[in-house]
Amino acid sequence: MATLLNGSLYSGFYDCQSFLKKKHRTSWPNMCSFQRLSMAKFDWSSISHRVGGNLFTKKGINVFSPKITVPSFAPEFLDAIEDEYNGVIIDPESLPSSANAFVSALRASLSYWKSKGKKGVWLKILPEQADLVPIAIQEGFSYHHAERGYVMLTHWIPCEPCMLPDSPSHQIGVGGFVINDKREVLVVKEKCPCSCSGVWKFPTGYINKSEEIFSAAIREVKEETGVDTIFQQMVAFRHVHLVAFENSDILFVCMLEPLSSEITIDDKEIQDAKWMPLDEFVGQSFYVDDHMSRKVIDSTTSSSSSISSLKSRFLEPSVSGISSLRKFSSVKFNTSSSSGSNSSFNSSSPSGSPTRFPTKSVLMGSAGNLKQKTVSGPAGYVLEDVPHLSDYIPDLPIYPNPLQDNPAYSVVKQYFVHEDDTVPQKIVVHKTSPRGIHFRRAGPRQKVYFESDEVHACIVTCGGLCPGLNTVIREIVCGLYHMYGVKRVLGIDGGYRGFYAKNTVPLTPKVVNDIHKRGGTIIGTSRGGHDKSKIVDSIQDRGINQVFIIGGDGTQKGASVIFEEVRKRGLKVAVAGIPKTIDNDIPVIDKSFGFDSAVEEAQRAINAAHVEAESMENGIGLVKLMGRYCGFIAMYATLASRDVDCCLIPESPFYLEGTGGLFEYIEKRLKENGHMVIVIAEGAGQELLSEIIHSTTQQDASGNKLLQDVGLWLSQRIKDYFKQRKMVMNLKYIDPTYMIRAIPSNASDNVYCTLLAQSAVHGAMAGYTGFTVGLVNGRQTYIPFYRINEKQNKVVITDRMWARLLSSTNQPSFLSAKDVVEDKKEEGTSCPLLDDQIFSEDVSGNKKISHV
Ligand SMILES: Nc1ncnc2c1ncn2[C@@H]1O[C@H](COP(=O)(O)OP(=O)(O)OP(=O)(O)O)[C@@H](O)[C@H]1O
Ligand SMILES: O=P(O)(O)OC[C@H]1O[C@](O)(CO)[C@@H](O)[C@@H]1O
Ligand SMILES: [Mg+2]
Repeated sequence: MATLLNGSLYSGFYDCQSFLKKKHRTSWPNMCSFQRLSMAKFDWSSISHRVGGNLFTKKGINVFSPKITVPSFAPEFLDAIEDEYNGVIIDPESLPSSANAFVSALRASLSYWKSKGKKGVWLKILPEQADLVPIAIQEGFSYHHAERGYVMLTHWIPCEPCMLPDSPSHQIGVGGFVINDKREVLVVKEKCPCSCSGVWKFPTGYINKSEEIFSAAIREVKEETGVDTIFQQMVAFRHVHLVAFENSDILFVCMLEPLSSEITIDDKEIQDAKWMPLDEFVGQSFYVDDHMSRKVIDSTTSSSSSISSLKSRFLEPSVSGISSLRKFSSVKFNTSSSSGSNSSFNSSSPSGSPTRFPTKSVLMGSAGNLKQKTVSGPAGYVLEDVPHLSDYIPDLPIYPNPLQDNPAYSVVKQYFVHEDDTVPQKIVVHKTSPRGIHFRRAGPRQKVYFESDEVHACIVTCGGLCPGLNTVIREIVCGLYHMYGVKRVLGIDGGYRGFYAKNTVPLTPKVVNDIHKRGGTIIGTSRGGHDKSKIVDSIQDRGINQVFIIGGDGTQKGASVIFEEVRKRGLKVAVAGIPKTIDNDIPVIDKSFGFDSAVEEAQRAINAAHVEAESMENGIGLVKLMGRYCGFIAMYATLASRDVDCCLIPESPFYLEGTGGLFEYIEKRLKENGHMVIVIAEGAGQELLSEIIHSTTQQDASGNKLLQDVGLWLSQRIKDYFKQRKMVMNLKYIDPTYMIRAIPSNASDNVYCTLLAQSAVHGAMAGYTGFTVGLVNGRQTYIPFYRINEKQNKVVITDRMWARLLSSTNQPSFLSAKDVVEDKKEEGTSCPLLDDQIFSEDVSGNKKISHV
């Protein structure tokens, strides 16, 4: 439904914001992904008309007068990265400090980029480099925009109309509409001399750099009034033009639910703040004149008692009440969001031509789908909180935690976790970094939301096997029993489908006593069979009120769907996930349980491969390890072993033949060492196999891609290669994959599993739900499902860890053969990789180069 809003109400917000100028604007440009540019293979003859055709000599700043067009030797190139649009972003930190060196490097670089078909060039100049501005202008650059710390210049290389976007055109404001159960609105009177002076308005301000809109609204309310809130719904926005510095302005109004009521004003900006009866608020003469504003306020507030019925409103300001100088337009606001999905807004240039404005994702919560509870604090602090049963069930009884009478804990100081304890997601920070995202610390709470007798828990394990499954089952059962006196725990047989298609298994401390010494899962597992309605029907029919779901990324997605359905039905059922997988592909957490054990067990296979290889002439030991989409086990097993000469993972494509290929490397290692060990993750090189074996799109019951056996394929290819070369070679292929994941967990995983299980139990007893328990920076935390499910964890080959592996094995980094051939054609001569660069390809096959 679209509601029109007369701009006069919001013009008041605008005036106050511009007067105070207290908040930063959003950052820009914000290019999405970059690739470092290599110029090592650049043919200097292509720029001879500028620099005299001298051959490029690496390193050493070449200083000569900008008037001299033919330097005595080749200048340095400017360090730059590619943007997604075939453009170039120059690294400001690496600009030569002398004018001569800058001009020659700039000219050389522009010629090179031109020869490579590059288009837009972005040049950021810092205050201490201001002398370079006139030079850049002389070389064809224009001003783009400036911020306190830099001026941005741009240059469009092609002889065609410039497609670079204009400078940022909008500032973004937020308003927090906070209304309490007494239908009082939280209002402030700002210290400003503008037209809205003296008006009680809701708190507003500008969003900070990289801040989510809803977090900004929460922060503004907190800063101005001291009241804590949570985000409920985006209710409105308005768009005006020709505001500050002729920019346009968008203000988003968020409905927030108060978590506290006491007001502490920020007396630098605010004269006064109070809870004001809604009628009085709307009745202010400032608003009365504007019936459309009232309509919006009325519809917003009347909906506040039944937020689930809220639909986002589309606002378009009218001209009345706002300076006639301002022009108006409307923007699209897309709030259609499937479970936990993002809404986004886009803008297009006035001419309708495509622009490159980054699309800003706005995570939105709304009743009826995944609701994100986010609380902001000072200095960019954000708590990504987990749902609680009391969020959707009113008046739940609370009980003292039975642990307080437990002799084991009575001596522990501060045994109960403080409600305000949170754990930061990022612990490497700079002096000026915002505090960033935090998660709720896991552990026992002083109050619980279940009585011991009332609890009827169940446990289910899903997906592939993993060391430690039985330990987690054991510790959930024992934790519930011994810590909370819970006697009724059911095992769901055979994964998700067991909820509706199989019998359940009663689990008691006696039944689970010894199971941690066994691999596998005593309650069975499966893939597929996730039927939301049948599962929640079964939970309801059996009277289950705590569900512990142990599994990998697929399982956690399934758990999120169950949680949503439970909440939709308004059931008092806590849903807790425990992250399992040897693949370690679950994001946010330090690692999943079972991963350590898998890495350790892999050592046995690698050792065997090494012994076999060492004992024969030109022996090769090839070990395949699991890792469908990511190579963590292979990478860590390689780093742990030191016997591995080459590690191949899905994230780092490789090739076999030609210069820099695997065969060349194997031959070299055999000549140097007489033997070698190769570790390959099962998901590596699948694209090479599908070129030969017909590509298969087969999936397992959960929808995971079924893989070809890369180990067998690679063994055969290596054998064929040496046969053709008439060289002696003995290859032994070891596939220990299922043996690895079937073992019981090792000591460290056993401890980890125990803590995860206990944390999950504490969380469910405390009424938290919709969370995965996990270790974040060494601390047990509760993480909302949406955060766990938003992506898959992968080895980042441009991170230090992969570089460490490469330097430990000394293996090549596999710049693709195609690239080498193309480069040869272009240059007529081959050029070795620079020592400090890693080459790889991204998913689209683009060459990526990173410095290590
Ligand atoms: N998007 C999804 N929505 C609902 N259920 C899902 C989803 N993805 C997977 N599941 C269910 O979760 C269960 C486990 O998924 P999957 O087989 O992918 O294993 P996993 O949990 O990822 O573990 P692993 O990868 O370590 O074997 C299956 O029963 C599957 O049907
Ligand atoms: O053969 P299954 O049981 O489907 O499982 C194989 C997959 O399970 C995992 O162990 C975990 O996802 C993967 O590494 C592997 O590809
Ligand atoms: Mg998985």
